Amino acid sequence: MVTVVMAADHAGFEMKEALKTDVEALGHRVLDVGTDSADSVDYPDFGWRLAAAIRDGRAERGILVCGTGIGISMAANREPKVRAAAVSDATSARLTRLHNDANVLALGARVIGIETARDCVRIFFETEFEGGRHQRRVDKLGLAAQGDEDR
Ligand SMILES: O=C[C@H](O)[C@H](O)[C@H](O)COP(=O)(O)O
Repeated sequence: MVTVVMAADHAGFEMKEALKTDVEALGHRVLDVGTDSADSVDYPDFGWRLAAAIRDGRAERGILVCGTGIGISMAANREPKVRAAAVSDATSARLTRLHNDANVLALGARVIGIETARDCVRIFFETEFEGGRHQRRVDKLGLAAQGDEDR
């Protein structure tokens, strides 16, 4: 069991609510940091809330939902401990665990349906990081951009 922090903007609110039961059914604890209604809000505020929970160790994994999954993951990824992947299909959900050790799944409620979202969530939790050559690359993701700037 891990604690899963979940955050969404107004566009993702309904999908976040629906996915909570999936996360709990997989045996995990949910930490919901909002939003709490379909009233319009700004997705960076909720991406940052999720990032703070990962940074502070209140949660090990996270799920983000906005209209596309893109804006809210951009916000969360400003925290170096967050590796948020915006995905729209099961293959991407599997590969981002295997290769990127993604700790946050970002979904677009205006892009995919709830059944695809459910598949992505299940695969995200079932798939282990492959390590090996990917570990070196994931370690680099935690660094500020550097090198090769003159190429
Ligand atoms: O990446 C951003 C998200 O898709 C937002 O959910 C979206 O921009 C919100 O748009 P609106 O304010 O038109 O509902």
